[in-house]
Amino acid sequence: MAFYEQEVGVLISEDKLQARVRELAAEITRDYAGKDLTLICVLKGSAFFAIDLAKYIDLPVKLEFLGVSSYQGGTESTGEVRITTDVSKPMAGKHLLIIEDIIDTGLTMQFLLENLRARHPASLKVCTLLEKPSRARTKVDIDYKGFVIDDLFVVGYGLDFGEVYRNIPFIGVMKNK
Ligand SMILES: O=P(O)(O)OC[C@H]1O[C@H](OP(=O)(O)OP(=O)(O)O)[C@H](O)[C@@H]1O
Ligand code: HPA
Ligand SMILES: [Mg+2]
Repeated sequence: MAFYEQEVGVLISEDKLQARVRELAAEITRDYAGKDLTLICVLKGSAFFAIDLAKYIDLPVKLEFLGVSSYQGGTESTGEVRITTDVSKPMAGKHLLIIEDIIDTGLTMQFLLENLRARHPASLKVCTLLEKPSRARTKVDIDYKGFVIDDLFVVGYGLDFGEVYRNIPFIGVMKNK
């Protein structure tokens, strides 16, 4: 029995997840054909999604990693978004696509958009695997969206609770929360 089976139930199965990631990748491949695309993988949560997506995009994408944190291991945003790791190169003049695992309150994405816009990219768009509109505290325009979910604290496929459960291959919900 897997380590998480007693605590975590399946919300979105691995097959459903992978099929949707492939669909998003196909859309991105079409939209960015002929452009020099840089994916901004937002650490730590979007690592699994961003890497899978990159594998399915049929373009010579570049990858940058930007670390931000605001949940501090709990289930509520602290409201304070901090950069933990910055990108490795100047972003001016580049076509940037931010890759997130989830837009929940929207505060992290608002921060990322302001921060990256100030670096004068050629374009800036948003791709998120999950959106939880019931918790939104700010409006964010999303260009590519995997799934809309209910007001549940989800784990797996990069998403954590207290830094654990990121390496579950599906999107799950804690059974006792
Ligand atoms: O829309 P919001 O309410 O701002 O929530 C979304 C953000 O919260 C999580 O990151 P977290 O701060 O937990 O850092 P982590 O990715 O390292 O887990 C998640 O990965 C998103 O980046
Ligand atoms: O539902 C969630 N799960 C894990 N991390 C999160 N960060 C924002 N929302 C969530
Ligand atoms: Mg987290």
